[in-house]
Amino acid sequence: MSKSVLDVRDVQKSFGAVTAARDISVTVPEGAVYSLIGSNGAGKTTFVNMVTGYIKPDSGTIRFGDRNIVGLAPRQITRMGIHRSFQIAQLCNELTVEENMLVADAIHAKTGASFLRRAHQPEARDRAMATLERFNIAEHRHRLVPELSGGVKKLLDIAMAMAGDTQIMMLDEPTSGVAADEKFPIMDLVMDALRSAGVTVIFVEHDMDIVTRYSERVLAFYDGRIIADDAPDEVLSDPEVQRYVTGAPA
Ligand SMILES: Nc1ncnc2c1ncn2[C@@H]1O[C@H](COP(=O)(O)OP(=O)(O)OP(=O)(O)O)[C@@H](O)[C@H]1O
Repeated sequence: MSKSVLDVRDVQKSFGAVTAARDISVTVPEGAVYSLIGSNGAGKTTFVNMVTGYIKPDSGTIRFGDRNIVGLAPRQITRMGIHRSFQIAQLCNELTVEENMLVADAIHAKTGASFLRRAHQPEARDRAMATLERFNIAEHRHRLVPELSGGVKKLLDIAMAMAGDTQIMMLDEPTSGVAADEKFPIMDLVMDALRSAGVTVIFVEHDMDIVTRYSERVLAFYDGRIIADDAPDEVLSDPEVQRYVTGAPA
C-alpha cells in the first residue's frame, strides 16, 4: 500500500454556532484520486480551506508528509506542495495564455531573482510551454483569456495551479463553467496530466457521473461530518449518502 501523503486527525472547526467540521479524520495515500461530495453547506470547502491554510482548525492535526501544517500560512503550504484551483478561474484577462502561465511560474519559483527577471528566463518559458503542452493548450498560447472557451480557461487555471512543485492538487468543482459536452474530455485531460505528474488529487464535485468516473475514493460530507469514506460504488449506494447527499439511489 502507498504511504500516506495527507493525514487529517480529529479536526474541528466552528463559525459561531455553526460547526463546519466535526471530528474529521481521513488518510489520503500518495497518488490517490479522492472526490468530496455533499450538499451545500456540508463542509467540503471548509475541509479544503483547512488543508490549504486559508482556515485554521479549532483543534486537531493535519499532517502533510511528516509535518503538522496547522497554523501555517497558505503561501507556506503552497510552497510545500499543496496547490489548489478555485471554482472561478483565477486568470488575468489582459494577458495571453503563455503570459498567464509565466506569471504563475514566477510566483511559484523558489529562486531569489526578481519577479520580472524570473518571468523572462528561457528556462521559465520552457517550463511554461511544457505545462501548457501537458494540458494540451499550447496551441492557444498567444490568445488572450477572453478569447478562450470555458474548457480552455479551466485547463489553463489548473495548469497554472500546477506551476512549481505540486504534490497534492485540490480542485474546486473542476467542471463548473465548462459546457456539458466538454466535461468528460476536459476531465480526461486534467486527470491524465495530474496522474502523469504523480500528483495526489482531491476534488470537490456535485456531478456524480464525474465522481464515479474519475475518483478512486469518495468522501461524503453531511453537516460537517464525513458520513462515508469508500470506493465510489460503495459510497453512492450507501442509504445515508442517498438520503443526505445524492437524494436518489445511485
Ligand atoms: N468563513 C465562514 N464564516 C462563517 N460561516 C462559514 C464560513 N465558512 C463556512 N461557513 C459555514 O460552514 C458551513 C460549511 O460550509 P462549507 O462552505 O464548507 O460547505 P460546502 O460543503 O463547501 O458547501 P457548497 O457546496 O455550497 O460550497 C456552512 O454552514 C457555512 O455557512
